[in-house]
Amino acid sequence: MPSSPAHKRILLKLSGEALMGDDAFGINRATIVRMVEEVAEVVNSGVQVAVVIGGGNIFRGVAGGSVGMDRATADYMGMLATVMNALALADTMDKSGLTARVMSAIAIEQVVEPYVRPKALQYLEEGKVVIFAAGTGNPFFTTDTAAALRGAEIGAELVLKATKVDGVYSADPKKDPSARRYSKITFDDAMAQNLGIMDATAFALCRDQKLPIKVFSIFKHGALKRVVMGEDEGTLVYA
Ligand SMILES: Nc1ncnc2c1ncn2[C@@H]1O[C@H](COP(=O)(O)OP(=O)(O)O)[C@@H](O)[C@H]1O
Ligand SMILES: O=c1ccn([C@@H]2O[C@H](COP(=O)(O)OP(=O)(O)O)[C@@H](O)[C@H]2O)c(=O)[nH]1
Repeated sequence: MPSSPAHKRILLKLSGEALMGDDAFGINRATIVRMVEEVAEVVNSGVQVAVVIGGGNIFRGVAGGSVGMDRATADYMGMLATVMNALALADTMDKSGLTARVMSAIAIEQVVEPYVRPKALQYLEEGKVVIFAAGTGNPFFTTDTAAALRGAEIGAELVLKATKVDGVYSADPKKDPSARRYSKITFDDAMAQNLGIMDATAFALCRDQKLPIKVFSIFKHGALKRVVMGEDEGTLVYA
């Protein structure tokens, strides 16, 4: 087993829905604490960690009210949901001994500082965890695309998509029990097969920037650490 991390700087995409734990929506306290413990282990091993957090856990709770709404307006609600998650995550990180900074793609400066790339890079060099909130700041995008974008901007070596499934499968494993998991797959193959694990915009951006993605399960204890140590875990999507 390798004793030092395989990566110096990573971009971790955390699913908003994973924060719910077993609850119907919102943030489950035990779940967020456990996630932060796993992140802390990686930060304390000397890896620079930036995080993009999703919003599905909160947005799902209000989605009923967005039916029939203008798509862009609903998307702004989704982006604001990610700001709430980012604040909860940063608070939990600070209490666990990490230093976290939230940067928002939407101006909301009484609450969090705006995203300024050089400032983010400075925080990372200082060993702080930077949490990117509000996705890309644009409707019609996803937080997966925000992860690809910010990952490329900060020169991350790898985007880690921590999600509900333990990798990329030949079909959606929730719908097709015979689906097989790939240990690795190229961006071109993943896009050609229309694999629904990430949206095409995120895949295309990472492919063009030659920024690999690791898809792994957020629920599997120790998986994040194993990915960072370069061990065989989840699925690698590469150019
Ligand atoms: N080919 C596939 N391989 C793995 N998961 C897939 C695939 N196609 C669809 N999915 C679904 O994608 C989901 C993860 O994507 P998404 O809901 O965007 O997660 P997140 O909330 O982490 O952004 C999984 O729960 C899985 O059911
Ligand atoms: O750049 C972005 C990122 C997110 N969103 C909105 O925010 C919601 C929450 O993000 P996402 O679904 O990616 O979160 P996750 O699935 O990771 O919980 C999305 O559904 C979109 O409505 C958006 O409009 N632009």
